[in-house]
Amino acid sequence: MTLRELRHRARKVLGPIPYDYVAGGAGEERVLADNEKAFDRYALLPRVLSGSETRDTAVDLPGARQAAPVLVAPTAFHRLVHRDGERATARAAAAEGAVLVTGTAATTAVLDVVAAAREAAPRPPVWFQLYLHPRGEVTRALVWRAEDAGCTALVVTVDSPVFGRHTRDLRNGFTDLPPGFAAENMRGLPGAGPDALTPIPMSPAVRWPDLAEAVRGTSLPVLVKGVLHPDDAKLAVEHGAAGVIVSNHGGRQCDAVPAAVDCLPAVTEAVAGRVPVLLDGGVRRGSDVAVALALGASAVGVGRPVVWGLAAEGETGVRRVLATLRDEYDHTLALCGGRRNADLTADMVVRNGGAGAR
Ligand SMILES: Cc1cc2nc3c(=O)[nH]c(=O)nc-3n(C[C@H](O)[C@H](O)[C@H](O)COP(=O)(O)O)c2cc1C
Ligand SMILES: CCCCCCC(=O)C(=O)O
Repeated sequence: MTLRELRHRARKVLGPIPYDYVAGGAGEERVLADNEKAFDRYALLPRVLSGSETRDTAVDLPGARQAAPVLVAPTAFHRLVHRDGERATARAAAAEGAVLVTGTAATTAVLDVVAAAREAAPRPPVWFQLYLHPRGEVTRALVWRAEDAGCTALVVTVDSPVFGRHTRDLRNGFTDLPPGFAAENMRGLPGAGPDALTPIPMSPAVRWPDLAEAVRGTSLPVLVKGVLHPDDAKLAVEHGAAGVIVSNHGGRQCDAVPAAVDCLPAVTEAVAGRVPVLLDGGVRRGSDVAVALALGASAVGVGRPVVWGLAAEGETGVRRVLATLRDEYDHTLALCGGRRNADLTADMVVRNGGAGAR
């Protein structure tokens, strides 16, 4: 089953409201569409007679060694699409040797997510995504929860000073989680009762010093997610980021930004190898992974495909998505004459004029 077929199966098993929540983007969904189309504008220029029968696709990332350069990007509310929710995603990612980025908006507490991952691997790489809270003690409590659970890195999402206008959700009246579902990591935080939920923070009052404070307050590496401008990539490194994730939130925030992959070369140049640069948005094929690596990414994140796998087939579906991307990527690496990820270099990517529909 291809990733495209998994999406169709997910559509059949999900009701229209959760399907639209996952599939949709902001505004007219220009950026959502362009993230995928942008990969069609690049072509790979293989090298020949330089390959190997055995290839090494492993990658070292902050707090994680992965079998392949593909990780699970943070996506909210997995129990909305499958009864096993984040636990199934965690077991699948751990079994496939991939980083799972769980986060603030998970419908399963981080402690339980890491415990589920440990059912599949002894030391699974789980990262925790958070939005900085204007009240530092709330951020600190979330960070402490992630550390205590055994997460090996933090991901601070910086592209959401306000929540994006998700057109489909507004049309569907989907503004709250249904009864029985909650962002469990937001329960019992400072300033709220032991069982009360603090709203997920998205605040334009959050600034660079708040990031620096979060970095100082943890021994974990902190990656900054949602960077598009090269000068912000430089600022992130200057404020202590251990990695920069080029991302437009899967087209769910500002509907007038470039495709994520188009921002990658300038960010890579600005970061100049000081920390790893990662990318998410529109990655659907192994060749997309190869293009991103050639343009400077150390690894890529996948969002929606993982949720489609989870919805369609639970843990097995998530494993299928990760294994498919890993195998396709390895195959592409071989076709490009590469032995290891670093063999994919910027000279091996050309603009192809935009042909090709998916
Ligand atoms: C349903 C859904 C929920 C998401 N929730 C979060 C979130 O809670 N935190 C976050 O930083 N990004 C979130 N994202 C963005 C993803 O981390 C990622 O940037 C995006 O999905 C990548 O694009 P792709 O779906 O084309 O792979 C979400 C994306 C989707 C589709
Ligand atoms: C107000 C709750 C929002 C949770 C974050 C989910 C998210 O980032 C998304 O894109 O959806």
